[in-house]
Amino acid sequence: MTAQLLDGKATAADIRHELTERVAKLTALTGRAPGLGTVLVGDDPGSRAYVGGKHRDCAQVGIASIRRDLPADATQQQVEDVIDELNADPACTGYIVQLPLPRHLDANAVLERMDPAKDADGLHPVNLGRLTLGVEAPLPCTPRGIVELLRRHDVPLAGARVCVIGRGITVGRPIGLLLTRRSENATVTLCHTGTKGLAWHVREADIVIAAAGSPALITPDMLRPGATVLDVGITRTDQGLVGDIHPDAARVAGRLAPMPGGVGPMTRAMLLANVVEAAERNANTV
Ligand SMILES: Nc1nc2c(c(=O)[nH]1)N[C@@H](CN(C=O)c1ccc(C(=O)N[C@@H](CCC(=O)O)C(=O)O)cc1)CN2
Repeated sequence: MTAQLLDGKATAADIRHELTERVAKLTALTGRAPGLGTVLVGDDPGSRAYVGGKHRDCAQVGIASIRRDLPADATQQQVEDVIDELNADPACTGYIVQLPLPRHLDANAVLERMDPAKDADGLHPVNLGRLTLGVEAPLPCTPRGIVELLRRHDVPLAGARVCVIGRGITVGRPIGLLLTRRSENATVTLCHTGTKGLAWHVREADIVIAAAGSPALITPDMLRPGATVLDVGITRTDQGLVGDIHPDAARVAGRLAPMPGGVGPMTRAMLLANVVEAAERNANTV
């Protein structure tokens, strides 16, 4: 079996095309383009690349960019001053704090200081709380991208057994909340470093979402033949980027969202969607 490609790159391009029209309408209506702010602390090459990509995407769809880069030794106060500035800036529709922050900073305190209405990542505690309660809120970009990728490829979710590997704040924790909503109706098992019998859990699953950041953790023998597999892990090695899914998994899987080219581009597209939706709410067009 060779897995069908869940092509996140092409799907994200379609979404950017759709958003471009909505941005043009909003800009004509309000006299101002929606604006995305980013806060980047330090010079981690991955984070720098992701932030650069976010601003390129903005330019492509007509969203204005506000970029705030701070040095790796920035203090908590300096970061929070930038948060206060973006909270108050009317040109900034929504913004993100690129994660992870350097270890000396308190990321939770930074996220909590954001205006929840400007949280383009859906990671503010109020928005994660709203997601838990089933109340409308901006959704975390990677989980939203996964659901959108599956939906646009007609992968059934209702009743599906989903195994998520990794319990991080941007993917593993929130994806379970999304997939177990009544509208998705999947059954989710969340595995992590403390899970016993990982292979057993993975083999039970119709859909496997690997977001552990552990190179080639999920080997072909662990998969149910025909399973839908999404590789969300990214590890930077001297040989290049490596995902959590072993390359030979494509022979067993029914569908595969690879890394690169699967969920990553969808994460970027969903950030744009969150900003456009915030701007539409502000303009009372929805
Ligand atoms: N504030 C946030 N921080 C982080 C998030 C997030 O959603 N919000 N997610 C990741 C990083 N990330 C976006 O910020 C991100 C990761 C990967 C990709 C991507 O397109 N990956 C490519 C491969 C990588 C490459 O080419 O360099 C792909 O999969 O095709 C986009 C965004 C952690 N931090």
